Amino acid sequence: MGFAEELKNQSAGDWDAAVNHPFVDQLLDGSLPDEQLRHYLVQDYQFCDAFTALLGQAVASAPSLPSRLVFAGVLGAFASDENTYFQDCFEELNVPEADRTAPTLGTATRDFDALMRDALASRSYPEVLAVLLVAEWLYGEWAARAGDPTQWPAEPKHAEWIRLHNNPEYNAWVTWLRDEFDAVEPSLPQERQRVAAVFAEAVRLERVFFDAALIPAAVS
Ligand SMILES: Cc1ncc(CO)c(N)n1
Repeated sequence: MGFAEELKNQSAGDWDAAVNHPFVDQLLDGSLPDEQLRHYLVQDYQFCDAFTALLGQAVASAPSLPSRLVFAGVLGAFASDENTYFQDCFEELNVPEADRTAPTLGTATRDFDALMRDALASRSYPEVLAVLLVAEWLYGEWAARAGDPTQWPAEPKHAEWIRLHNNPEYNAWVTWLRDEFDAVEPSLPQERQRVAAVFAEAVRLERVFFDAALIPAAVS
């Protein structure tokens, strides 16, 4: 078993709770209320800020040009496709400018932001990869639950969020991330433990990020 799979198994409780979260259930069947999608997307746009910065650190920390180019390609897609999705949803859901650029952050958003910025500041390739891998792998798993596009919800604001995490290029990126992470498994126990802790915390935060999306905005 590879390092990635070993760490995923150690976080199976939080992992499965996130992948099978009621928020995801409602997104997949198209019943998610706009109010909750809106809250989630406002918080997730802030997640995306730190995530984009972390991808930039991955470009810098990667050991070789082929790896840097993979991250650079994903950064480009993130800056176009993914950002367009947020802008379109913000228009449709009438999100005011202040909530797009500087919303009040929920606890889960703040904690995730701190985890990403710590990994970024460490400049450690395995730590950076641990956060990227959890975020992308876990999102690929919930989106895979949607099945093929004929089974997706009708509304673009739901279907497009699925499509961004359920397509052949996305799946190839997740597989690549997993192989890349396995290849840099630390041999020193202390470093291995640090990377494992980052991975576990990222999985826990994915779960609470979905929890927060189902709590009324005022108390999250
Ligand atoms: C919280 C969260 N985790 C993962 C992703 C996918 O990168 C996302 N957009 N938001």
